[in-house]
Amino acid sequence: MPVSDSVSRPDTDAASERLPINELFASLQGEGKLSGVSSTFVRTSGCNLRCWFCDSYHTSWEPTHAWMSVDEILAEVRDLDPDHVVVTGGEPLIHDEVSALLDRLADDYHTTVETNGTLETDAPVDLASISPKLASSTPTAENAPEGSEPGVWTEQHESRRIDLESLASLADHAEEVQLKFVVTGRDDLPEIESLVDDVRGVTAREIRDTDVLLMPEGQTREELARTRTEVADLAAEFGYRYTPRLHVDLWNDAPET
Ligand SMILES: C[S@@+](CC[C@H](N)C(=O)[O-])C[C@H]1O[C@@H](n2cnc3c(N)ncnc32)[C@H](O)[C@@H]1O
Ligand SMILES: Nc1nc2[nH]cc(C(=O)O)c2c(=O)[nH]1
Ligand code: SF4
Ligand SMILES: [Mg+2]
Repeated sequence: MPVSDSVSRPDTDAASERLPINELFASLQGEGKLSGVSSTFVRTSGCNLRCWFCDSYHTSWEPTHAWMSVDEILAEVRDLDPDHVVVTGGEPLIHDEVSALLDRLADDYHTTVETNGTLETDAPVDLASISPKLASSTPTAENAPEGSEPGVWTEQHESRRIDLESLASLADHAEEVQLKFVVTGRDDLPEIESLVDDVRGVTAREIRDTDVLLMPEGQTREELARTRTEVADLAAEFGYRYTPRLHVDLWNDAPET
């Protein structure tokens, strides 16, 4: 499948109401302010960025999926128990149909949207879980996973990864916000501090230091074991919040966890 930020659509009218869904499962929220909360995850396919460390790159870059209608998704969400629903990806906000899903979830569920912060939505969102991508996320010829065409994507990723207008709109609009940075080491902190300042300058919402989360980079237990103590120490030093990756500690990189 070509590497693309869109996902080729089945050629039917009904498909316009459908979303490419890579996984739909119940687990514990592993990241952020709601870590440990029983949640249903709806993972859409396709992404407009190409972080070299992406823990979902098969979803994002070589999308495999079922095209599900919003009704079908809601039926599966109902069948699973949790009343918290996490809409993630890939980048969920590249799909217009995510708005319809969020509209329909709003009355009965607490919704979290996991987003890279480069796109906006008018749909109701309880927690905008925004993970702006730092310079250290940019793929190079050395670190890009196979199939990601780093030559093309280095430039596109760099030019797309921060969009202050979208960050402001997401922060203004959601009931609650967290800025959740993937941290690879101390060198990331100056960029985080300057970006948090920039976001504070463009949103009407108060962004407290406790809304800024440092999350260690790592797709596996072994990788996390190498990064988490340094990142926890950095959170303590800079006065930000640390978030674990509970699901990686518990289930490593198993699918549907
Ligand atoms: C797969 S992304 C999907 C949502 C959206 N595209 C985004 O990046 O926020 C879900 C979360 O996993 C984080 N993530 C992805 N790969 C990671 C890694 N190797 N280590 C730590 N966090 C990672 C992202 O930053 C984001 O917070
Ligand atoms: N358990 C669990 N928690 C998560 N929080 C955010 C996730 C994501 O991939 O967006 C995720 C995930 O994939 N699994
Ligand atoms: S923005 Fe999210 S889904 Fe897209 S490549 Fe980066 S981590 Fe993966
Ligand atoms: Mg994940």
